[in-house]
Amino acid sequence: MRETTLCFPMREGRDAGTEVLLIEKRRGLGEGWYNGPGGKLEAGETPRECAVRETREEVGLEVEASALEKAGELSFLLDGEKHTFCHVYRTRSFAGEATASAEAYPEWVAIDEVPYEQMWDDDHLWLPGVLEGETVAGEFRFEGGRPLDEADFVGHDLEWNVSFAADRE
Ligand SMILES: Nc1ncnc2c1[nH]c(=O)n2[C@H]1C[C@H](O)[C@@H](COP(=O)(O)OP(=O)(O)OP(=O)(O)O)O1
Repeated sequence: MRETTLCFPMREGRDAGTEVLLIEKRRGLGEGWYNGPGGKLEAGETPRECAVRETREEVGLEVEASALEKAGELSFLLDGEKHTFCHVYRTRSFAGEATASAEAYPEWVAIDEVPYEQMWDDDHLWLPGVLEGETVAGEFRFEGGRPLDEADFVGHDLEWNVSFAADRE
């Protein structure tokens, strides 16, 4: 099973209220869709270290690991088997300007204008709550295809206001 991260930098916009930094993925799993910066843990890396590295590599923002707030743990199953476990973080503390990379085009969007129709089918179920400051644990079931982003989303379970084990923070 793959262990991955997603990081959602947030800020107060000038006119549009709270904004979140999304990426349009240019390659890999979920190519062409919007998501947060993120990706797979490398050997020896903690989830926070991975989120910091992926955010730097994909959009050029510098985030301190300690400034990441754990917001979710998501399990993605494919044809009944565990496929991906994803640690979700949000942060309002970062340095630098978001810039495009080979992997991602960054875009600040108002949190009530997130383009869920151009995202993974499960995102509209958990991301609004995460952007409102809640914590979530979710299981999302996909069937009938490989890779995961070509499979059908068939079911889910969600639990809100969860606490995360310290060693998985
Ligand atoms: N169903 C669903 N909803 C929302 N987000 C995701 C999924 N499935 C996923 O895999 N993801 C997230 C989890 C990860 O952050 C990315 C995919 O990461 P990864 O496969 O590592 O992406 P790549 O760009 O191919 O690889 P890296 O080199 O960046 O590690 O999507």
